Amino acid sequence: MAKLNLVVGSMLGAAEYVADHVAHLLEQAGHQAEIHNPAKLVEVLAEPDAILLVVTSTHGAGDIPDNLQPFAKELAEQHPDLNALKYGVIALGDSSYDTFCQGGKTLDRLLAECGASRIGDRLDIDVTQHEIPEDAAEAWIQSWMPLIA
Ligand SMILES: Cc1cc2nc3c(=O)[nH]c(=O)nc-3n(C[C@H](O)[C@H](O)[C@H](O)COP(=O)(O)O)c2cc1C
Repeated sequence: MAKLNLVVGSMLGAAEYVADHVAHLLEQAGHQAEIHNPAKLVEVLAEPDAILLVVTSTHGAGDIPDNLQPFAKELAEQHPDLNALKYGVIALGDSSYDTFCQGGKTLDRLLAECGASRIGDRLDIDVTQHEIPEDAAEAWIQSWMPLIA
């Protein structure tokens, strides 16, 4: 069973609800899930064997939510060696924006640039198509969990 650190980026609460729901499903399956909100890079670096799961929306014009900006800034500036780190990304966004799910895409890129390895595909949830984003996340996590077993 795995330890997962869920790093949350949310302004209005939707991504927080998704993270809570996913953490619950992970725990039901026997994994250990810890939510970091606001996330601190030092806490994630302290557990290199844990899997990082980013759950973030997008705000402004493709921006990372305020509560996740310090984490992203630290990643970009410190560029830590994350070769041993595995991660997944659940992004929430609205497809009417050109910058659809850009917050999740940016975190995905920053982690990959530091050498971390993504497990499976990123989930981009279009909130215009999924009235309850937790449902889309639930379907995804059920197919993602076998990859971390
Ligand atoms: C002011 C504002 C700006 C937004 N900008 C984007 C954007 O650039 N790209 C995108 O995909 N979604 C954008 N969205 C949609 C949000 O990401 C979406 O509503 C999400 O569910 C909000 O999640 P949260 O409640 O966790 O903050 C924006 C929403 C608002 C209110």
